[in-house]
Amino acid sequence: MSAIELRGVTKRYRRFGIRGSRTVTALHDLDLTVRSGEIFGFLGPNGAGKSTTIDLLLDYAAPTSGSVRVLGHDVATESAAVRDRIGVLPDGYGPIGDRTGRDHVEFAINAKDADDDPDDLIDRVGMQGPADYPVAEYSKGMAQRLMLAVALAGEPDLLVLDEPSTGLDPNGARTMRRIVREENERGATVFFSSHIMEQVEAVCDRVGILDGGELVAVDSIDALREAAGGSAAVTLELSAVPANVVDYVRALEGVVDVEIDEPSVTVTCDDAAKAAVVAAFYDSPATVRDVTTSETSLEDLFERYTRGVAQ
Ligand SMILES: Nc1ncnc2c1ncn2[C@@H]1O[C@H](COP(=O)(O)OP(=O)(O)OP(=O)(O)O)[C@@H](O)[C@H]1O
Repeated sequence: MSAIELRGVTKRYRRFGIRGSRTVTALHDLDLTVRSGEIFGFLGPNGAGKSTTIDLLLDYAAPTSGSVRVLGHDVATESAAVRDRIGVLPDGYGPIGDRTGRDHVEFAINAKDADDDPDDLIDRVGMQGPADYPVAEYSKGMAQRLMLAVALAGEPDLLVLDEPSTGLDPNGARTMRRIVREENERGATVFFSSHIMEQVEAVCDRVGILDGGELVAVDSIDALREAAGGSAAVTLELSAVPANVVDYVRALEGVVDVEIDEPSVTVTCDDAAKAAVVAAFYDSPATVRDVTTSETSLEDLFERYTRGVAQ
């Protein structure tokens, strides 16, 4: 069974402006499958349709057409069954009111009819001290940690984390990654939307990249790298940069770009061309003092697949 399955999903909104109204298509005939037990990163530029997709998964909005199934249930007709087995960290909604963080966690445990110890959840997100303050006194990062504790109540089968690192300091971001892995090891599927590529790269098994309401890529990060030509950057620190060797390397098959920053040279090339690039400098009169290579980052892949902010 897939944890999430969208088939032929289109979502249109009516947008009202000073010159009248027009229809915006946020999602176009979207098919998306998230396998049970995986950590799936959901990426896309501003306005790509990520929040719209999450709203449909959680039944906060209905698709204009198509079907949305979560944990084997049709969201349109069985949303209560889904809600019981899902933990949600929403983007842009924090705890409100004059109750304490502990009250919020206890409320979530009761609402799920679960028997978690609230202190365990509070401990896991590093909120032992502030749990007894009213949430109105929380900083943004404290509120985000608390909302994560709330999402964990009842050992959900699916965690939907929308921009989970918002407001978190580096320790909080590390805690978030640890919890995502722990929850996944427990058996939960994690659906993780984020603009922070390092976070996604660190924890996700597969990623889906949405652009203009369409899924433009879905695969493991390694497979996306491969599909993008498996390009790498090779930086060589030299005693001097020999111009004729630079020209030779520039003409090698698979070399995309050569940048010189005396006495270093950075060559962007296909994985297969790396050895020839390094050999060319070793065979030159210059001394090679250091060689470093790096793979295409998820940020580079994101840039290749996407175009910018939706209109
Ligand atoms: N309630 C709404 N009414 C009208 N248009 C909407 C509404 N919600 C979203 N949209 C439009 O749908 C498109 C997708 O928006 P969505 O919020 O899903 O993008 P997103 O990928 O979550 O973006 P971001 O990364 O900026 O949060 C955008 O063009 C947006 O303007």
